[in-house]
Amino acid sequence: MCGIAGIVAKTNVNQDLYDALTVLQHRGQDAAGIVTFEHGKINQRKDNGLVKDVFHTRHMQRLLGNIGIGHVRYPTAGSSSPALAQPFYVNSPYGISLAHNGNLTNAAELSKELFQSDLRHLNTESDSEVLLNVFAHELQKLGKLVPAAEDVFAGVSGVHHRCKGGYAVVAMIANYGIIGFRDPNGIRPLVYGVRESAQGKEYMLASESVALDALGYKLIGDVAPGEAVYIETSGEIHVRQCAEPADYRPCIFEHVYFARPDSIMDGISVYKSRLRQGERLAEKILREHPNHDIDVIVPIPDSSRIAAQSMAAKLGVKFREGLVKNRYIGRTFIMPGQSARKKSVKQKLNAIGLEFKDKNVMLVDDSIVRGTTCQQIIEMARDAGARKVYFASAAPPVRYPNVYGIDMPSANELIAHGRDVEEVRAEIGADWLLYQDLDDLISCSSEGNPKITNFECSVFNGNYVTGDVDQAYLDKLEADRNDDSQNERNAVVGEGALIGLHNDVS
Ligand SMILES: O=P(O)(O)OC[C@H]1O[C@H](OP(=O)(O)OP(=O)(O)O)[C@H](O)[C@@H]1O
Ligand SMILES: NC(=O)CC[C@H](N)C(=O)O
Ligand SMILES: [Mg+2]
Repeated sequence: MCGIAGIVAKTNVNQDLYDALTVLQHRGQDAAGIVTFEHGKINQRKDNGLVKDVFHTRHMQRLLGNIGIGHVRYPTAGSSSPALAQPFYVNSPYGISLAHNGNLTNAAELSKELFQSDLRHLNTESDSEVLLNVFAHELQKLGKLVPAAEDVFAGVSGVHHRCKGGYAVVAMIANYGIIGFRDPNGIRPLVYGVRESAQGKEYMLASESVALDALGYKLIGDVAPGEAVYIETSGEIHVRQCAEPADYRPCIFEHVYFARPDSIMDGISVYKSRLRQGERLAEKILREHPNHDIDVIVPIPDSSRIAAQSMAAKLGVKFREGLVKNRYIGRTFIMPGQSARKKSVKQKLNAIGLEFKDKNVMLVDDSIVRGTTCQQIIEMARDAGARKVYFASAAPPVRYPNVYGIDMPSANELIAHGRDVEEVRAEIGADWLLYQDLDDLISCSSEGNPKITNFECSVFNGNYVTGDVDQAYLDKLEADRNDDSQNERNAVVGEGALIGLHNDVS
């Protein structure tokens, strides 16, 4: 899951983009980039690392201009090389930079088309570079010297026509403005907002509303599925539906794990969905195990805290922060490579012994994906003297790969793939394992916005909403992106064998 932001303001946007990316850092920790436009010149800085490490004062001083876009990356295609850091840039037509959250499921076919029919060169394995070139080609074929809003929207329609998968995009067209758009199912999130300044209205697009809040922008709303929002450099705003109507299916995993709880997505408060997730878990316990003997509920920080709290309140059981998190370690799930993930869980979390000793402890997490976290925490709880260790997941078993922007490419790496609940319980070493039911999870989110009755839930049920994902695609994805292949690819990058293009690292 990457984070994207775009701003059209009346003064320099560099600091605001930096701040927005910092607020969106939880969506991608691998690379960061900002591109701005100033007096006929595009300024760019991108590299691997956290926002605070990529942008130094010397970069910020040069990232001048009143319009710009930014990106924080969590790779789902290609390597972790700095050459794949975003935004990507093409010079024709107009000079376009683009930042993408999501994943295209037909990137391989499109790459061929781009080369053979559109006569375009791709420099990396990034699906986002593919998306940018499709957009550029669709604009170029209109042959306009100066693109009007209509033309930009026609370019977006062309993207919807050709690209499949999940995508939320911000793109900067040099001299003209910033466009934001979302895939026809609205799988990936995108919101926009407005801020009044002395010189007039300023606009911002971002993956999550929390970035708007932090910068004093008022949320206008979500970019609807298939809709595009174009803000000209002058500040004039245009909104247009650019795709045929399709099912509104936002990714439910945003509500489970990815998004910050203080974000509102598709009109749904992430915080409230997580509160409801905890309540549903408690109801399931009261229904199925009314005589449970849980002494204490302990969340696995950070993402499960809210659900664990509401679960404890509903059950009338003590809630205790029995695990302390080292605030300097990032999110482990989005780290590339299983060995980094494994090592980080131990560095990240430590148990407070007295909350475990001689107690029946119910550990709560938002989800169990590879099982890296829960296996180690259950061991930790036992070492701390727990009598019984129970485990609850606020999401159902994750059994299928994700193809829309979450790096879960390999079914075999998922602990619940091909295992029933009892087998997972035995594997993670818990005395009791409780999963949320999918219908309950869906209702926790749809209660926030009754207009959305279904979500993109493929990791739980294997139904891929774009309809183009078959076993052959999944097999290829698994072969390309399982942990071993990624390690191999990234080892080459580590040796410095790749040379980044458009990557101003001075
Ligand atoms: O089963 P696994 O493969 O371990 O994945 C699931 C875990 O990973 C995430 O935590 P993470 O540390 O990434 O972030 P958090 O601090 O936001 O909870 C998630 O919240 C679970 O704890
Ligand atoms: N997580 C994402 O949104 C990834 C975006 C894009 N597919 C990349 O790998 O850079
Ligand atoms: Mg976690």
